[in-house]
Amino acid sequence: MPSDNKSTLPTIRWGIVGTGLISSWFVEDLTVERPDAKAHHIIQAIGSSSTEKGQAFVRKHIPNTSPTVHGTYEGLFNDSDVDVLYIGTPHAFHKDNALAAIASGKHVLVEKPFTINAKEARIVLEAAKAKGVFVMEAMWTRFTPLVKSLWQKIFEEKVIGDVRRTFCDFGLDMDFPSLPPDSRLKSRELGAGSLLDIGVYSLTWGLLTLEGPTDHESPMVVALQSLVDEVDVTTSVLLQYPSTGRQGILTSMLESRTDAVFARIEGTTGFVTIEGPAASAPTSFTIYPKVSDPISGYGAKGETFSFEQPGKGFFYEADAVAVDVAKGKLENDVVPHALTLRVMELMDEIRRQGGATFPQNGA
Ligand SMILES: NC(=O)C1=CN([C@@H]2O[C@H](COP(=O)(O)OP(=O)(O)OC[C@H]3O[C@@H](n4cnc5c(N)ncnc54)[C@H](OP(=O)(O)O)[C@@H]3O)[C@@H](O)[C@H]2O)C=CC1
Ligand SMILES: O=C1OC[C@@H](O)[C@H](O)[C@H]1O
Repeated sequence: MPSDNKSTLPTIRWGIVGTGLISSWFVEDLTVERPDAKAHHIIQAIGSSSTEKGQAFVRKHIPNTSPTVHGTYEGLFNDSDVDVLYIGTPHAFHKDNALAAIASGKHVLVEKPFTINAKEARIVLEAAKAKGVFVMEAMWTRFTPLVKSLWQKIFEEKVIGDVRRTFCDFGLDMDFPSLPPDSRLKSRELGAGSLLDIGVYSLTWGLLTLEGPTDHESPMVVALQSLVDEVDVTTSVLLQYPSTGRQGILTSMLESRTDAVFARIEGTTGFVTIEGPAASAPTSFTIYPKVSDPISGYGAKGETFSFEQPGKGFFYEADAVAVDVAKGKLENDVVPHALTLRVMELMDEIRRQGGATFPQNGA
């Protein structure tokens, strides 16, 4: 990786695999000017199903950059000027795209869900280890300053006492019945359903707030899924941690939108709500202390902590990748391989109970 002459920040050259929605958000964020940037990001190359599509993507989303545009993914994988590949394709292709990237000796950031199931995740993680390259699941929400601050309030300052229960919902009003059959939310071949796409965030908030930064006991799981053609339109998960009794009620659905308050963490001396346009993109949290009279205390005002930023916030995870790669690390401390595997195993168990299936399940 070249060093940045302008500063001491590490410089990283990205290759973008796929030119859909998330790749557009990711590259736009990489070009945002930030005083607190931890790395210098260069969008070195784009890989798309066609050169024309790749060029249109550059014109529309990053007009002030001049990446190499490859009309095949192979061209991008073989581009020796690229340090890290960002995989922004539908879930079902994450495994093969990541394996091809790893085989080419590149470091890899793979969109969530990391793969379709835990079996695939193990294959990718082992391949990266064998090749000696960095790999990470792009669970970007975990890298936001909001999460760090929330952890400090809850687990260090103990502002709500001991955590007892977390609710989190991620719902999108996708008019599921009218989605075309090749929509990645409807097509089983592309990894359809609410759980893998957005339920993974509800689970993430459950683990973040019920386990905190250090506790990683495996919870018991009870799950229900409402299926249409074996695809989960709605998923509801209950978690319970054996040693503490803490519970999570974690849900996702593709037919109705969640309110701005998408999560609530309850403790022995108060509760916290988390707000934002979606559970993937938190913008504030509000702490409500316990009131002595539960009736007159109803409607009491909480203290809100807001987190403003330019862009969407994908640069936090991108900075983390750049810093780790510059240090020669092969995995990240915030989203380590073991966490990714644990989330994939949890989602396997949820689908085992709920019934959603994929061709790749091998089931
Ligand atoms: N972190 C976040 O906030 C978000 C993450 N995501 C994740 O990103 C991934 C992609 O989602 P999204 O961007 O919404 O998807 P899109 O459908 O918008 O884009 C996917 C891109 O992947 C490429 N692709 C390769 N093979 C196929 C195929 N058979 N069918 C369709 N596209 C294909 C195409 O790019 P090309 O033609 O250029 O090769 C396409 O544009 C998903 O895994 C999703 O979970 C999505 C949205 C938000
Ligand atoms: O990760 C995601 O977050 C935002 C949603 O709109 C999108 O469908 C999902 O993939």
